[in-house]
Formats: sequence, C-alpha cells, structure tokens
Amino acid sequence: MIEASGLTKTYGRTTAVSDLSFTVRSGMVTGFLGPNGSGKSTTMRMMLGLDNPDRGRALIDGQRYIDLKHPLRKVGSLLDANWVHPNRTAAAHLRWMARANGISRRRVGEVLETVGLTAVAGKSAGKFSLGMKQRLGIASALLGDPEVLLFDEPVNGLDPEGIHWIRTFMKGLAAQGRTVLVSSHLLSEMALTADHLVVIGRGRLIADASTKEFIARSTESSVRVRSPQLGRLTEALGELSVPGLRWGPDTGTEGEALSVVGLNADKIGDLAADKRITLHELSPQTGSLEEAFIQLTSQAVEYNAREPMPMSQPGDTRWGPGNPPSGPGPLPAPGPLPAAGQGAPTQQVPQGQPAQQFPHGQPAQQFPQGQPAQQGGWAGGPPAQPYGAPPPGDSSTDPTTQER
Ligand SMILES: Nc1ncnc2c1ncn2[C@@H]1O[C@H](COP(=O)(O)OP(=O)(O)OP(=O)(O)O)[C@@H](O)[C@H]1O
Repeated sequence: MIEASGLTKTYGRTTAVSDLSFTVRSGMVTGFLGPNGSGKSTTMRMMLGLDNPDRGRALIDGQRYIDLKHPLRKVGSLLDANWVHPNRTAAAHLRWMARANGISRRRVGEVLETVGLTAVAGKSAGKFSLGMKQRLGIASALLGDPEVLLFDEPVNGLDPEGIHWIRTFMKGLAAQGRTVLVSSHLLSEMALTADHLVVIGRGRLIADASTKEFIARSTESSVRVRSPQLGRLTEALGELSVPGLRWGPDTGTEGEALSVVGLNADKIGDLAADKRITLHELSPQTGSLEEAFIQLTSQAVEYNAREPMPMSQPGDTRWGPGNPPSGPGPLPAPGPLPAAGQGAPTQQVPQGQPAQQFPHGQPAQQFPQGQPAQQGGWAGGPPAQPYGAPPPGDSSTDPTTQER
C-alpha cells in the first residue's frame, strides 16, 4: 500500500504538487491521471525518494522509501525506459542492478523470461526498440520481486501489441495481490487497465474513485434508440413530463437514431410498446473515461483551446414535433453530454490532440543521462548509491562499464 499525505512540492515559483493525499491499495491497478504538468511524475519521484517533498510524506507500507532496508525488494519502478546504458546488454544491465541491490543472479534469468526478453538477453539495450526497452524496464522493476510497483507512462509510444501485453501484465501483477500504480495519457487504455483512478490537476487531487464510479459520476448516461418511427417517438416523449428528460440526434450512429437522457431503456421500451412504435435498437450508453476526464480536468488543463460550439441547438425540429425550445429539448451534439440543468458544454480540450490521448508535452526523458543517480533514477529502480551499493571500485556498479 502507498499512502501520500499532504504531499507538496514547489520548484521556484511553480507549485508542482500541492497538499496531495491519496492511498494506493494492493490487489488492483490504480491509474494515475492528470493533464500535462499536473504533477504525476513529481509525485512518483517523491514516492521513490528521488525528490524531497517540501511538506507531507509518502509512505510505502508505513515506511518512507529512503528508510526501506531493501528498497528494490519492496518497490519496483519504471520511470523512463531510456534509463539504461545503451552499450550494456539486457542481461548485464539486470545483473548490475541485482548485484548493486543484493539480489541473486538467478533472478535475472527469471525476470528476462517473465518479460519475454530471454532470446535477446545478450543484445545491447541501445539496439532495443522502445517496446523492448519498456520490457527491460519492467524486468528491472520486477528484479526484487516487489509488492509495490510504480510505472510512469509505461505504454507511451508502444504499438497495440505492446500496449496489450503491458495491460495484461499489470492486471496479472495486481491479481497476485501487488500494489500497482500506473500513470498514462492513454485514457481509453486506462479505462481497460485500471480498477481505481487517482486524478490530479495542477498538483491537486481531483478524484479518487473506482474507474466505474469516476465515469458514472462525471458523465451522463443516455439511451440510443433506432426506429423507423422516430418522429412518433419524439412526439410521445414530448407528451411526458419527466424532469431532466432530453433527447436529440445520436451522432455516433449511422442513419437516424435518437439519444435520450433522463429516461431509462425500460421506460422508453414501454412507451414505444404503448404507442405501438416499432424499435430497431434500444441500447443504454455510458460515458467514456475520456469524457469524464475532460469534464473534470478542463479547468486544470494548462494549454487548451475551445471546442467548436455544439451543432444542435434548442428548437432543432429534425425529429418533428415534441422538441420545443424550452422544457424537454434536443441534446447538444457532438461531444460529451452536459450535466443535467446545464446548457451546451463549453468544455475545453488540449489543442491539436487526438481524442483519446492527452498531450505529452514533457520530453520523453525528464532527467538527462549523466545526472546524479539519486536525483534521476534509472529504469526499474534506483542505482547503486545510496541504495546499498557494493564497495567503491567494484566495476559492476559502474553503468558505463560494458559487460557481455
Ligand atoms: N525538476 C524540475 N524543475 C522545475 N520544474 C519542474 C521540475 N519537475 C517538474 N517541474 C514542473 O512541475 C510541474 C509538474 O510536472 P510533472 O512532470 O510532475 O507533471 P506530469 O503530470 O508528470 O506531466 P506530464 O504528464 O507532462 O509528464 C510542471 O509545471 C513542471 O514543469
């Protein structure tokens, strides 16, 4: 379990993390989400003792990282897959880490096997693709067979197969009872991977909830209805006096369909049966994590642009009568549905970004190679100093020493 309480970190005039408290539980994957620059990496670095909080603390099973006797056996991390010496082979890199942390050499073969790198164990990591480097970083994180795992953007830049592999892998780790915290910009991916979400914006906590709850709480569910008699259906809907009932064209469907909010599928079906209206589809729709995320973090996105105004306006009579400008009326489209009682959404989205992916303005490598180890952190966990390194002069602790 990881417990962050009141974590605060400023860099000069920038408050990267502000009074942040949350708990990461074992046995599940917790997604760590936030717009660019919201403080995810800073938080993870503080958890790993790579940055000191100005205030507050992060405890791993009740202890600060720097107080852990065998940190790599308790916590494994992947902060940047590129933190591996390019001239070292995968096996040599892992052997070096194992030795520096008092872990048996036998474990190197095991973790290489686990991540599927046995066949390329003797190849220089510098020749690895990004996906292979991510696997090597994960192997490093697993070296000490830790209960707690932290992954910062592990799927960034991976192809669909690599993404699928990491998703399955993380779920597997959580199923073994481990604590898994993973940050990502790929919201659709997080919706599939994470059981629980911690969402931050401008360094502050925005949400700490199960993924299901987060989506349900932040988006509105609707019902998609297809019918050859939509005009009659909207007339029938217009005759109801149900608070919050709204409808409009369903833009996500080919052909004519209606999106209804404020009346569940059963009731719509009953209404249609009552009026002898034929239905071809009646399907409840829930919001996406992306919608929920935008809804909640729009104020916290530093770089954003307004979306074009919604197309559909009150008074839209595309579906015939039953759509008066006031009272029950059409839904705005496209885009997330507004909260009940609100008008058209003026939600903000980051400029020029693909829908499901938030911008990753931060350079891939936040700490240039060559930075002192205790400030940067190598892939998979801290290097020799100050985490129980072998005696000085031992060439196996020197990352620049090539070993094949
Ligand atoms: N070493 C540092 N020196 C100065 N400012 C920093 C440093 N590290 C982070 N920051 C600033 O702190 C804020 C939070 O950065 P951080 O990298 O933690 O955010 P993030 O959520 O991980 O962002 P991204 O998703 O883009 O990686 C940003 O404004 C960033 O510029």
